[in-house]
Amino acid sequence: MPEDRAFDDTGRPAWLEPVRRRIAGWLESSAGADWVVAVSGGGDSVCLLRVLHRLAPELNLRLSVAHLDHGVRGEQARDDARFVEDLAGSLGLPFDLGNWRPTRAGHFEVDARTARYAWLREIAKARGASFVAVGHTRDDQAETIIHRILRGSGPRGLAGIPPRRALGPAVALVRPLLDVTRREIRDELVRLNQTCREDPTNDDVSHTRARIRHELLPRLAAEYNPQIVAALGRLGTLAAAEREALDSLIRPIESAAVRSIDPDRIVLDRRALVAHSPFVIAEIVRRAWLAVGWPEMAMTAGRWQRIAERIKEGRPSVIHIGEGVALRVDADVILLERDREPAPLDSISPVALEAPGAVDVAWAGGRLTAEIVNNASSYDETIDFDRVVFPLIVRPPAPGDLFAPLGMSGRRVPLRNLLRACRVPPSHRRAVPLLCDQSGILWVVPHRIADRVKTTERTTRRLGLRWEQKA
Ligand SMILES: Nc1ncnc2c1ncn2[C@@H]1O[C@H](COP(=O)(O)OP(=O)(O)OP(=O)(O)O)[C@@H](O)[C@H]1O
Repeated sequence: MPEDRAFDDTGRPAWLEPVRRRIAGWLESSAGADWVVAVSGGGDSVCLLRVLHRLAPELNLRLSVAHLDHGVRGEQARDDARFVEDLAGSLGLPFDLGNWRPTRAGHFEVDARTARYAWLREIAKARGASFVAVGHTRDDQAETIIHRILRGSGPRGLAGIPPRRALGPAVALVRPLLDVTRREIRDELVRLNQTCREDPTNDDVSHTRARIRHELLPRLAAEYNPQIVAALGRLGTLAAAEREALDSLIRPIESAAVRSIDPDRIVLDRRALVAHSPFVIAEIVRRAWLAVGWPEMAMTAGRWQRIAERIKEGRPSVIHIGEGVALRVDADVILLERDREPAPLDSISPVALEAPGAVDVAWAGGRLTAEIVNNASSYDETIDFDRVVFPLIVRPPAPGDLFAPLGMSGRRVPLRNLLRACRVPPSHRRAVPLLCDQSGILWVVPHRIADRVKTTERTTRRLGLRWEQKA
């Protein structure tokens, strides 16, 4: 039994009242009280259903239950679905069952999650529900935050899983149990004498997520801080609150600075920006960028920072900043424009970089720097120097090029798919510079580095990579 909070004097678990208050708060800002409860059959979502069912009369909730059969593990999946259907029936609640089957290998988790949320959105629409509830817990929150830290997240990622977000035009996705620990949930299930179905893949320690759950967090709790899960939960809440506060402070500066936002260009007033820190300027440019819908994939923290510095300097200049966007600084007018000119295609031939340094790549219209990092200079990317063999070659794409991008566990994909995903216009694809060593492509400039050269905790020397597009 958790030592810090157990049961109140009516025998209800002490966490139930904060959960009830949180739900009541959500109901105040919503017209409807119809809820779809997403139940996998696992302990967390089964407990969520029992809690919502218990609170339904006093909060006037109308519940239905939804389960998506992912088809994994055959009979097991059918048993999960039957279990959830029976549970819904025993509580007298309507039940929706969906079926989904993977269409490509190797992406099960991501595809299943996307399919699940899309299906839940449809079910909510069909049932006229304003809320879809899922069973994430405080432990899920802690695992997510740790996972993001390990992957090099910025402060935005520390906000972790939000308790509420939009799932569709009039539907909110909510997580009522986000402040309840998995242990408290297990205790409640025992108290209710409620069975559940467990997913064995949650315990498969070949998945990073399961290793964080079963190895890293228990070790941190045993050796460093017994309250680590609560501490990370608090960090998530504080980071989200800070984010919100920052957004509201930035909004007035943003309204003064943004003159217009069109599909191909953003116009900003430099005078409204220049007194602010590069961080604030970068944030405003970034928000405008996202409002236009330009892709963010190639936009590293270093790039946002460089844009902010150019704006602050105010020197008339044009730079190409990635994703086919040019930044023009001209007196007090800042223009970000999607570049539609095709790259020059004649005399495209490889250029060598014999040792760390810089090289002009005329056919791509820019200069590539690859140097050992020994101070805080800004780079687009840093990679592990000891995993790279000089001389490096900068060459254009060749038919059949394969590439294993960062974050895809070494899986190789056709380069043309990556260029398409990075929204490189077809007219530019023949002249995208590829930085290579003898083992293949290590940087698709300026979009993605290869997984094999990423820096890790074992990295001792870093190679900083920078691409400067000339006007
Ligand atoms: N097959 C399913 N049918 C209905 N709801 C589900 C199903 N699988 C998961 N859920 C809902 O989603 C919640 C989170 O599940 P889980 O942690 O397995 O998902 P995840 O892939 O980690 O998702 P997320 O990215 O949202 O964390 C569950 O508590 C449950 O409410």
